[in-house]
Amino acid sequence: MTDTAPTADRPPTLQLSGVQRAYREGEGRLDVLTGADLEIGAGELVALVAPSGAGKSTLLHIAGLLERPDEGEVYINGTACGSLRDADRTRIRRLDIGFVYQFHHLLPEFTAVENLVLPQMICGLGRKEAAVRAEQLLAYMRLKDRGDHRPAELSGGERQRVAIARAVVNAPRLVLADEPTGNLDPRTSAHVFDALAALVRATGLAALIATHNLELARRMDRRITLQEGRVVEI
Ligand SMILES: Nc1ncnc2c1ncn2[C@@H]1O[C@H](COP(=O)(O)OP(=O)(O)OP(=O)(O)O)[C@@H](O)[C@H]1O
Repeated sequence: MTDTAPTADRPPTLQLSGVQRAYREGEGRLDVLTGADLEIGAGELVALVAPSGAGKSTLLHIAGLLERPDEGEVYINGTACGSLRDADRTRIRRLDIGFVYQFHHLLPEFTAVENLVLPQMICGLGRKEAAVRAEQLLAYMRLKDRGDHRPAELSGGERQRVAIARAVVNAPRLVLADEPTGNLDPRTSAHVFDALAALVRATGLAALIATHNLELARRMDRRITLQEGRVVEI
């Protein structure tokens, strides 16, 4: 057992228990998740590798409280989220979960620093304090001299590093990433992944990263896949 493994008094950062999700498909239904169980502890970096259409995004959306499962439960830091009101789910999502997508989704009219200041102000921080944290994180991501650049003035890899910094700027406990390096060349992918992995190691975050990149998957702590709607360790 590692020192970050969940214990009775320290629940896993993310736990899925018997999660089911089906979509309507014409007259029938498509069972995407059929009883998915998963635990990820603090400081763990887990790769989710599965074929297109297997349900990776669905799993990430449910884990990130963006969607509700049809059956089963999602626990974030031990809190059962199924019966919570939408407002409480939103609060947990804002404070405890960071998202990284294949495309950066940075606000194009704002600089890198401003893209990191805004989410902190939404969570109640003052602008000055938020700017200090933004500058620190950008320096950590080796983007110290890019703070006043807008997304269009950054390279693809730099944009993704800003997007990762934004995902963790409010010090969440869990990061969920859907193909975070999917549109980058292999070398840039490796750099962006290194930055994310260093953050996870340094801060004790838990991270679940959907990727088709087997090279990156091999460098994570664990690899899981989806088989007929269930989570299977590879
Ligand atoms: N809102 C929806 N309504 C109906 N079907 C959906 C919906 N969202 C996803 N699906 C279907 O559910 C299945 C799983 O989709 P999902 O996006 O989770 O897969 P994925 O593993 O992330 O795929 P990819 O690697 O291509 O992104 C697919 O067959 C998809 O067409």
